[in-house]
Amino acid sequence: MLDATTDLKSILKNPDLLVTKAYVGGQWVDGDNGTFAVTNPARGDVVAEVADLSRAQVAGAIAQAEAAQKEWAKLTGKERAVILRRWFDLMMENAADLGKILTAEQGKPLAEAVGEIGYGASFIEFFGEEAKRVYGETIPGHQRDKRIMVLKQPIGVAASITPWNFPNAMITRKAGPALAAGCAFVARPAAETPLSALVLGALAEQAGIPAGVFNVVPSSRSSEIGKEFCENPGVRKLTFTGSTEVGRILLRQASEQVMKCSMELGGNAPFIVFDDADLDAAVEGAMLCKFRNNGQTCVCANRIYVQAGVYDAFAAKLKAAVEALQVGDGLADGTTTGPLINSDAVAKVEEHIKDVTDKGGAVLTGGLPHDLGGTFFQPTIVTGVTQDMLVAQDETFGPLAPLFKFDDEDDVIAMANDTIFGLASYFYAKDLSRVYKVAEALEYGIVGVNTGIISTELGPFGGVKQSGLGREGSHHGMEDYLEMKYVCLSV
Ligand SMILES: NC(=O)C1=CN([C@@H]2O[C@H](COP(=O)(O)OP(=O)(O)OC[C@H]3O[C@@H](n4cnc5c(N)ncnc54)[C@H](OP(=O)(O)O)[C@@H]3O)[C@@H](O)[C@H]2O)C=CC1
Ligand SMILES: O=C(O)[C@H](O)CS(=O)(=O)O
Repeated sequence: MLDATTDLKSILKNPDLLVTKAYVGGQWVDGDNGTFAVTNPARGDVVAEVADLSRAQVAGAIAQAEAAQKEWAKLTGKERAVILRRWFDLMMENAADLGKILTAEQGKPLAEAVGEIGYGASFIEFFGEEAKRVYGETIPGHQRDKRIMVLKQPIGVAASITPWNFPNAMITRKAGPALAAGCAFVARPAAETPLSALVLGALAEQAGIPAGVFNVVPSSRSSEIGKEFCENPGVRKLTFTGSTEVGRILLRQASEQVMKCSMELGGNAPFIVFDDADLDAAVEGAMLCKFRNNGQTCVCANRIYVQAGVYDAFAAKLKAAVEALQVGDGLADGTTTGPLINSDAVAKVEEHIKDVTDKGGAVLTGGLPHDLGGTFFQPTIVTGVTQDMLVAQDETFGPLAPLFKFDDEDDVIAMANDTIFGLASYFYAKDLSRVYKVAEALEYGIVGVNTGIISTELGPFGGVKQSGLGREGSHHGMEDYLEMKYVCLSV
């Protein structure tokens, strides 16, 4: 564990992995704006001071990426695959240290953090292999002397803006396909969690990814850097993961140069338990889905709808499981639930709980800040929740499980779809015709059936409606970093 005398470097097997300078054009550089502090959300103390880059420095990184990309794209897919595999291997060899760095800056339990390193690395492994499979096509000509070819070519320089909740995987889920396709990459991590991004730069350097192909530009001035990404003609692709609110801002800015954008935005996932569900499985799924990363994921169950016939039994089982959670420092043994990222996150959970009780609902367990203080909060279940409450429309992004009771299948589908979001959804049922009907009726990019965890590099992750644009993961994830060229050949 960390404390006033034990700093982060001292608990790493390889202390050199804690890097605080920016990684630009293969060089480790200081920030023109000095440094900004990275704090440990479990303790509130400063973990590191990180280089604070200016907009001009980020423009320089984009220029270096542009130059490097031309050479990187000349490599064969197989050559890029070999280098990306080395990057993957280094992430896995250093997973324990990368997990400690991640927990120290983000707060999630170490086991979850190490799990994220493996999840993040899986995108590098998968897309390294896909580098060899960027296929074009030939199409029979429209005239006897015409031949049609379709080429797939890298889009150019891709820039990413990513959130604090998965500070490793949200970058690799983008950099993997980008580099595999032959693009260069400029990553701006969240100011709360830059260390996990910077260590990816250190391992990229060790893996032999050429200078300028992968760059990490930490900055405390997110909106300034976002404008540079959107306005700099050297950037051909913007990929963002974060709130829908910020996604709208970036899309407006990127529209000026009609930039290709991928958007992984906010969610409001319904989790439906029908009366023919396996209740124990549904409780296990709800716990994983709701309390993973302390509820701070865009695919967390935000609304739990339980059919009347099993409502009381489900609530009792869920209460027992929630009360078994161990809240604590993510680096401490046995911790299952860490702190929230900041005080604003705590305030939002409290606002949603108060709104439920003010409108007639009740707290079944939890409901208050945890005795540990700071941003620790009691895992909470509220009951008697209805569609008119804040938690039905806004994403809580915290350890709050709101139970809605329903009777009719068509009613719950309508309630589940009554949101501007459309990222992930889940339901538990056994009847085959019900499974087909509900899976087809839910207006979401992702549907988990009898499972609460859908995250894998093999699936096309993404949302519909105001949860985003594009897909990340699976072979579909390559398309966002490729341009299609139609060649009409007269022979
Ligand atoms: N669909 C998905 O896969 C995911 C969606 N999300 C959603 O994001 C929210 C929580 O994450 P959170 O980080 O708070 O989201 P934010 O949208 O506030 O921030 C996301 C990233 O955008 C940056 N940012 C904020 N404002 C601007 C701006 N004007 N221009 C450029 N960059 C900006 C932030 O920088 P900084 O933090 O330094 O201010 C951060 O790096 C939730 O709504 C959640 O659902 C989160 C993760 C995954
Ligand atoms: O940031 C997130 O919430 C992730 O997209 C969720 S997942 O891909 O790790 O499940």
